[in-house]
Amino acid sequence: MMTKIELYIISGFLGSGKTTLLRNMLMNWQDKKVAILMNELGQFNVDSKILGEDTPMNELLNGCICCDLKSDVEVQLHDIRHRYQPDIIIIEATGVAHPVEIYDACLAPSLTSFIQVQSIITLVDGPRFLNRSRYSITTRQLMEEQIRYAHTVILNKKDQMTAEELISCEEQIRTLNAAAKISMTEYAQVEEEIFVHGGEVNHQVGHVHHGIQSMVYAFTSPVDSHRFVDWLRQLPDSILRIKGYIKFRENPAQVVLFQYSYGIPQYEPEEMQLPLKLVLIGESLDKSKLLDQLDQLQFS
Ligand SMILES: Nc1nc2c(ncn2[C@@H]2O[C@H](COP(=O)(O)OP(=O)(O)OP(=O)(O)O)[C@@H](O)[C@H]2O)c(=O)[nH]1
Repeated sequence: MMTKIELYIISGFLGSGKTTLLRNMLMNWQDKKVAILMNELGQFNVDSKILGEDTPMNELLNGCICCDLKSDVEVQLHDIRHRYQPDIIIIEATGVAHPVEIYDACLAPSLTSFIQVQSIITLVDGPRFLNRSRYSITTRQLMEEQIRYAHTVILNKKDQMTAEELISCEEQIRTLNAAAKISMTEYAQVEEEIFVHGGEVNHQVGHVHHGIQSMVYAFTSPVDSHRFVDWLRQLPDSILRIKGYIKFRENPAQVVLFQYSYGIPQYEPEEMQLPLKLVLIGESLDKSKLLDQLDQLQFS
Protein backbone atom coordinates (compact mmCIF):
# COMPACT_ATOMS: atom_id res chain seq x y z
CA MET A 1 0.00 0.00 0.00
CA MET A 2 1.20 3.52 -0.81
CA THR A 3 2.44 5.52 2.19
CA LYS A 4 0.50 8.71 2.45
CA ILE A 5 2.08 12.12 2.88
CA GLU A 6 1.58 13.34 6.45
CA LEU A 7 0.09 16.80 6.60
CA TYR A 8 0.30 19.22 9.52
CA ILE A 9 -1.58 22.51 9.75
CA ILE A 10 0.00 25.27 11.82
CA SER A 11 -2.46 27.93 12.86
CA GLY A 12 -2.41 30.61 15.50
CA PHE A 13 -2.90 34.33 15.79
CA LEU A 14 -0.57 36.94 14.29
CA GLY A 15 2.93 36.80 15.73
CA SER A 16 2.23 33.83 18.03
CA GLY A 17 5.27 31.84 16.85
CA LYS A 18 4.16 29.82 13.81
CA THR A 19 7.31 30.42 11.77
CA THR A 20 9.45 29.81 14.86
CA LEU A 21 7.73 26.43 15.28
CA LEU A 22 8.12 25.67 11.59
CA ARG A 23 11.87 26.25 11.84
CA ASN A 24 12.03 23.86 14.83
CA MET A 25 10.01 21.21 12.99
CA LEU A 26 12.37 21.44 10.02
CA MET A 27 15.32 20.94 12.38
CA ASN A 28 13.62 17.94 14.06
CA TRP A 29 12.78 16.33 10.73
CA GLN A 30 16.07 16.73 8.91
CA ASP A 31 16.01 13.02 8.03
CA LYS A 32 12.65 13.43 6.28
CA LYS A 33 11.63 15.26 3.14
CA VAL A 34 9.47 18.13 4.30
CA ALA A 35 7.70 20.60 2.01
CA ILE A 36 5.90 23.76 3.08
CA LEU A 37 2.77 25.48 1.88
CA MET A 38 3.09 29.02 3.16
CA ASN A 39 0.19 31.44 3.16
CA GLU A 40 0.58 35.20 3.66
CA LEU A 41 -2.01 37.94 3.78
CA GLY A 42 0.06 40.32 1.71
CA GLN A 43 2.00 40.11 -1.53
CA PHE A 44 5.35 40.09 0.22
CA ASN A 45 6.35 36.90 2.06
CA VAL A 46 8.82 37.71 4.83
CA ASP A 47 8.64 34.22 6.33
CA SER A 48 9.79 32.39 3.20
CA LYS A 49 12.92 34.54 3.25
CA ILE A 50 13.44 33.71 6.95
CA LEU A 51 13.29 29.97 6.17
CA GLY A 52 15.76 30.24 3.30
CA GLU A 53 15.77 29.42 -0.39
CA ASP A 54 16.57 25.71 0.04
CA THR A 55 13.33 24.72 1.76
CA PRO A 56 10.89 23.11 -0.70
CA MET A 57 8.03 25.57 -0.59
CA ASN A 58 4.95 26.74 -2.42
CA GLU A 59 3.40 30.07 -1.53
CA LEU A 60 -0.15 31.32 -1.50
CA LEU A 61 0.12 35.07 -1.23
CA ASN A 62 -2.22 38.01 -1.01
CA GLY A 63 -5.14 36.42 0.78
CA CYS A 64 -6.13 33.96 3.43
CA ILE A 65 -6.42 30.28 2.54
CA CYS A 66 -9.42 29.87 4.76
CA CYS A 67 -11.39 32.50 2.81
CA ASP A 68 -10.53 33.54 -0.74
CA LEU A 69 -7.75 31.03 -1.49
CA LYS A 70 -9.45 27.89 -0.15
CA SER A 71 -9.85 26.25 -3.56
CA ASP A 72 -6.17 26.93 -4.35
CA VAL A 73 -5.07 24.68 -1.49
CA GLU A 74 -6.07 21.56 -3.41
CA VAL A 75 -4.17 22.69 -6.52
CA GLN A 76 -1.11 23.59 -4.47
CA LEU A 77 -1.05 20.26 -2.62
CA HIS A 78 -1.13 18.37 -5.94
CA ASP A 79 1.65 20.58 -7.22
CA ILE A 80 3.79 20.03 -4.09
CA ARG A 81 3.35 16.28 -4.40
CA HIS A 82 4.51 16.24 -8.01
CA ARG A 83 7.28 18.74 -7.59
CA TYR A 84 8.91 17.51 -4.36
CA GLN A 85 7.48 14.03 -3.49
CA PRO A 86 7.71 14.87 0.23
CA ASP A 87 7.12 12.61 3.26
CA ILE A 88 5.57 15.49 5.14
CA ILE A 89 3.76 18.69 4.17
CA ILE A 90 3.37 21.53 6.65
CA ILE A 91 0.86 24.30 5.96
CA GLU A 92 1.59 27.57 7.73
CA ALA A 93 -1.62 29.56 7.73
CA THR A 94 -1.90 33.31 8.10
CA GLY A 95 -2.49 34.56 11.63
CA VAL A 96 -6.11 35.30 10.78
CA ALA A 97 -7.00 31.92 9.31
CA HIS A 98 -9.64 29.64 10.69
CA PRO A 99 -8.03 26.17 11.01
CA VAL A 100 -11.18 24.17 10.32
CA GLU A 101 -11.58 25.78 6.92
CA ILE A 102 -8.04 24.75 6.02
CA TYR A 103 -8.64 21.27 7.40
CA ASP A 104 -11.73 21.03 5.17
CA ALA A 105 -9.77 22.14 2.13
CA CYS A 106 -7.24 19.36 2.80
CA LEU A 107 -9.97 16.73 2.82
CA ALA A 108 -10.92 17.31 -0.83
CA PRO A 109 -11.72 13.92 -2.47
CA SER A 110 -8.83 14.23 -4.92
CA LEU A 111 -6.36 14.51 -2.02
CA THR A 112 -7.44 11.76 0.35
CA SER A 113 -5.75 8.98 -1.65
CA PHE A 114 -2.28 10.40 -0.97
CA ILE A 115 -2.61 12.83 1.97
CA GLN A 116 -3.25 12.04 5.62
CA VAL A 117 -4.09 15.08 7.74
CA GLN A 118 -2.23 14.35 10.96
CA SER A 119 -2.83 17.30 13.19
CA ILE A 120 -3.93 20.90 13.57
CA ILE A 121 -1.44 22.71 15.76
CA THR A 122 -2.39 26.10 17.15
CA LEU A 123 0.19 28.47 18.58
CA VAL A 124 -0.94 30.84 21.33
CA ASP A 125 0.91 34.01 22.27
CA GLY A 126 0.29 33.69 26.03
CA PRO A 127 0.54 37.37 27.06
CA ARG A 128 -1.53 38.56 24.11
CA PHE A 129 -4.18 35.89 24.68
CA LEU A 130 -4.56 36.80 28.36
CA ASN A 131 -5.15 40.42 27.34
CA ARG A 132 -7.42 39.71 24.41
CA SER A 133 -10.22 41.85 25.89
CA ARG A 134 -8.48 44.88 24.36
CA TYR A 135 -9.34 43.67 20.84
CA SER A 136 -12.58 43.69 18.91
CA ILE A 137 -15.06 40.87 19.49
CA THR A 138 -14.36 39.29 16.08
CA THR A 139 -10.62 39.24 16.74
CA ARG A 140 -11.23 37.66 20.14
CA GLN A 141 -13.54 35.07 18.63
CA LEU A 142 -10.97 34.25 15.99
CA MET A 143 -8.25 33.71 18.63
CA GLU A 144 -10.59 31.44 20.57
CA GLU A 145 -11.71 29.42 17.55
CA GLN A 146 -8.13 28.81 16.51
CA ILE A 147 -7.74 27.11 19.91
CA ARG A 148 -11.13 25.39 19.93
CA TYR A 149 -10.45 23.35 16.80
CA ALA A 150 -6.83 22.37 17.40
CA HIS A 151 -5.54 18.90 18.23
CA THR A 152 -2.45 20.38 19.83
CA VAL A 153 -2.17 23.81 21.44
CA ILE A 154 1.26 25.30 22.00
CA LEU A 155 1.12 27.92 24.69
CA ASN A 156 4.14 29.94 23.60
CA LYS A 157 6.16 32.89 24.99
CA LYS A 158 6.16 31.50 28.51
CA ASP A 159 9.36 33.48 29.11
CA GLN A 160 7.12 36.57 29.11
CA MET A 161 4.67 35.21 31.69
CA THR A 162 4.56 34.70 35.44
CA ALA A 163 3.74 31.25 36.87
CA GLU A 164 0.23 32.49 37.77
CA GLU A 165 -0.36 33.83 34.26
CA LEU A 166 0.72 30.51 32.79
CA ILE A 167 -1.74 28.61 34.96
CA SER A 168 -4.57 31.01 34.14
CA CYS A 169 -3.82 30.86 30.42
CA GLU A 170 -3.71 27.07 30.44
CA GLU A 171 -7.07 26.97 32.24
CA GLN A 172 -8.63 29.30 29.67
CA ILE A 173 -7.30 27.15 26.84
CA ARG A 174 -8.58 24.03 28.55
CA THR A 175 -12.06 25.58 28.88
CA LEU A 176 -12.11 26.26 25.14
CA ASN A 177 -10.76 22.86 24.17
CA ALA A 178 -10.88 20.06 26.70
CA ALA A 179 -9.45 17.43 24.34
CA ALA A 180 -6.35 19.20 23.04
CA LYS A 181 -2.85 18.35 24.06
CA ILE A 182 -1.34 21.51 25.58
CA SER A 183 2.37 22.20 25.61
CA MET A 184 3.94 25.30 27.21
CA THR A 185 6.97 26.57 25.37
CA GLU A 186 9.58 29.24 24.92
CA TYR A 187 10.36 29.94 21.25
CA ALA A 188 8.09 27.01 20.32
CA GLN A 189 10.62 24.38 21.44
CA VAL A 190 8.54 21.20 21.37
CA GLU A 191 9.10 17.50 21.45
CA GLU A 192 8.18 15.79 18.19
CA GLU A 193 5.75 13.35 19.88
CA ILE A 194 3.22 16.00 20.73
CA PHE A 195 2.12 16.13 17.10
CA VAL A 196 0.96 12.53 17.15
CA HIS A 197 -2.19 13.81 18.81
CA GLY A 198 -4.77 13.92 15.98
CA GLY A 199 -8.35 12.88 15.39
CA GLU A 200 -11.65 14.12 14.07
CA VAL A 201 -12.50 17.79 14.02
CA ASN A 202 -15.94 19.22 14.69
CA HIS A 203 -17.11 20.84 11.45
CA GLN A 204 -20.16 22.54 12.93
CA VAL A 205 -18.68 26.00 12.92
CA GLY A 206 -19.56 29.28 11.36
CA HIS A 207 -16.66 31.16 9.89
CA VAL A 208 -15.81 34.34 11.80
CA HIS A 209 -15.17 37.19 9.44
CA HIS A 210 -12.51 39.30 10.97
CA GLY A 211 -11.80 42.93 10.11
CA ILE A 212 -8.06 42.44 9.88
CA GLN A 213 -6.20 44.08 7.00
CA SER A 214 -2.63 44.36 5.80
CA MET A 215 -0.52 46.84 3.88
CA VAL A 216 3.05 46.92 2.60
CA TYR A 217 5.35 49.92 2.81
CA ALA A 218 8.54 50.03 0.71
CA PHE A 219 11.54 52.07 1.85
CA THR A 220 13.96 53.49 -0.67
CA SER A 221 16.54 54.54 1.93
CA PRO A 222 17.61 54.01 5.57
CA VAL A 223 15.65 55.66 8.39
CA ASP A 224 16.65 57.20 11.71
CA SER A 225 16.46 54.46 14.37
CA HIS A 226 15.41 56.80 17.24
CA ARG A 227 12.56 58.24 15.25
CA PHE A 228 11.54 54.73 14.21
CA VAL A 229 11.36 53.68 17.89
CA ASP A 230 9.32 56.84 18.69
CA TRP A 231 6.94 55.91 15.89
CA LEU A 232 6.54 52.37 17.28
CA ARG A 233 5.81 53.72 20.77
CA GLN A 234 2.81 55.72 19.63
CA LEU A 235 1.20 52.92 17.62
CA PRO A 236 -2.27 51.91 18.81
CA ASP A 237 -3.15 48.38 20.02
CA SER A 238 -4.98 47.86 16.75
CA ILE A 239 -1.62 47.40 14.98
CA LEU A 240 -1.30 43.68 15.60
CA ARG A 241 1.85 42.79 13.71
CA ILE A 242 4.70 44.32 11.68
CA LYS A 243 7.46 42.41 9.94
CA GLY A 244 9.91 42.98 7.16
CA TYR A 245 13.28 44.44 6.30
CA ILE A 246 14.62 47.89 7.08
CA LYS A 247 17.92 49.80 7.16
CA PHE A 248 18.93 52.41 9.75
CA ARG A 249 21.00 55.53 9.07
CA GLU A 250 23.49 54.60 11.83
CA ASN A 251 24.61 51.57 9.79
CA PRO A 252 23.18 52.13 6.31
CA ALA A 253 24.69 49.06 4.65
CA GLN A 254 23.14 46.61 7.12
CA VAL A 255 19.74 45.07 6.30
CA VAL A 256 17.76 44.33 9.49
CA LEU A 257 14.93 41.82 9.89
CA PHE A 258 12.36 43.69 11.94
CA GLN A 259 9.54 41.99 13.84
CA TYR A 260 6.89 43.58 16.05
CA SER A 261 4.23 41.62 17.86
CA TYR A 262 2.08 42.65 20.84
CA GLY A 263 4.13 45.81 21.32
CA ILE A 264 7.48 44.02 21.40
CA PRO A 265 10.03 44.84 18.69
CA GLN A 266 12.84 42.52 17.62
CA TYR A 267 15.78 43.36 15.36
CA GLU A 268 18.05 40.78 13.68
CA PRO A 269 20.87 41.54 11.23
CA GLU A 270 20.25 39.97 7.83
CA GLU A 271 23.09 38.94 5.54
CA MET A 272 21.29 39.15 2.22
CA GLN A 273 20.28 42.39 0.52
CA LEU A 274 16.52 41.82 0.74
CA PRO A 275 13.87 44.31 -0.42
CA LEU A 276 13.31 47.01 2.22
CA LYS A 277 9.63 46.43 2.83
CA LEU A 278 7.50 46.33 5.96
CA VAL A 279 4.22 44.43 6.16
CA LEU A 280 1.77 45.99 8.64
CA ILE A 281 -1.26 44.05 9.85
CA GLY A 282 -4.04 45.38 12.04
CA GLU A 283 -7.67 45.86 12.88
CA SER A 284 -9.16 48.49 10.52
CA LEU A 285 -5.81 50.01 9.53
CA ASP A 286 -5.77 53.75 8.95
CA LYS A 287 -3.65 53.25 5.83
CA SER A 288 -3.31 56.88 4.75
CA LYS A 289 -2.20 57.97 8.25
CA LEU A 290 0.36 55.14 8.41
CA LEU A 291 1.62 55.96 4.93
CA ASP A 292 2.08 59.59 5.97
CA GLN A 293 3.93 58.63 9.13
CA LEU A 294 6.24 56.22 7.32
CA ASP A 295 6.87 58.76 4.54
CA GLN A 296 7.86 61.28 7.19
CA LEU A 297 10.25 58.77 8.76
CA GLN A 298 11.82 58.11 5.42
CA PHE A 299 11.96 61.55 3.83
CA SER A 300 12.76 63.88 6.73
N1 LIG B 1 9.98 36.37 23.85
C1 LIG B 1 9.57 35.45 22.98
N2 LIG B 1 9.48 35.78 21.66
C2 LIG B 1 9.09 34.82 20.79
C3 LIG B 1 8.78 33.50 21.21
N3 LIG B 1 8.42 32.78 20.11
C4 LIG B 1 8.51 33.62 19.06
N4 LIG B 1 8.92 34.85 19.45
C5 LIG B 1 9.12 36.07 18.63
O1 LIG B 1 7.81 36.54 18.26
C6 LIG B 1 7.85 37.11 16.96
C7 LIG B 1 6.85 36.41 16.06
O2 LIG B 1 7.25 35.06 15.85
P1 LIG B 1 6.89 34.27 14.51
O3 LIG B 1 7.37 32.88 14.67
O4 LIG B 1 7.36 35.03 13.32
O5 LIG B 1 5.30 34.36 14.58
P2 LIG B 1 4.25 33.97 13.45
O6 LIG B 1 3.09 33.38 14.17
O7 LIG B 1 4.89 33.15 12.38
O8 LIG B 1 3.88 35.41 12.86
P3 LIG B 1 2.90 35.73 11.61
O9 LIG B 1 3.26 34.76 10.50
O10 LIG B 1 3.23 37.14 11.26
O11 LIG B 1 1.51 35.59 12.10
C8 LIG B 1 9.29 36.96 16.46
O12 LIG B 1 9.96 38.17 16.74
C9 LIG B 1 9.83 35.81 17.32
O13 LIG B 1 11.23 35.86 17.48
C10 LIG B 1 8.88 33.18 22.62
O14 LIG B 1 8.59 32.07 23.09
N5 LIG B 1 9.27 34.20 23.43
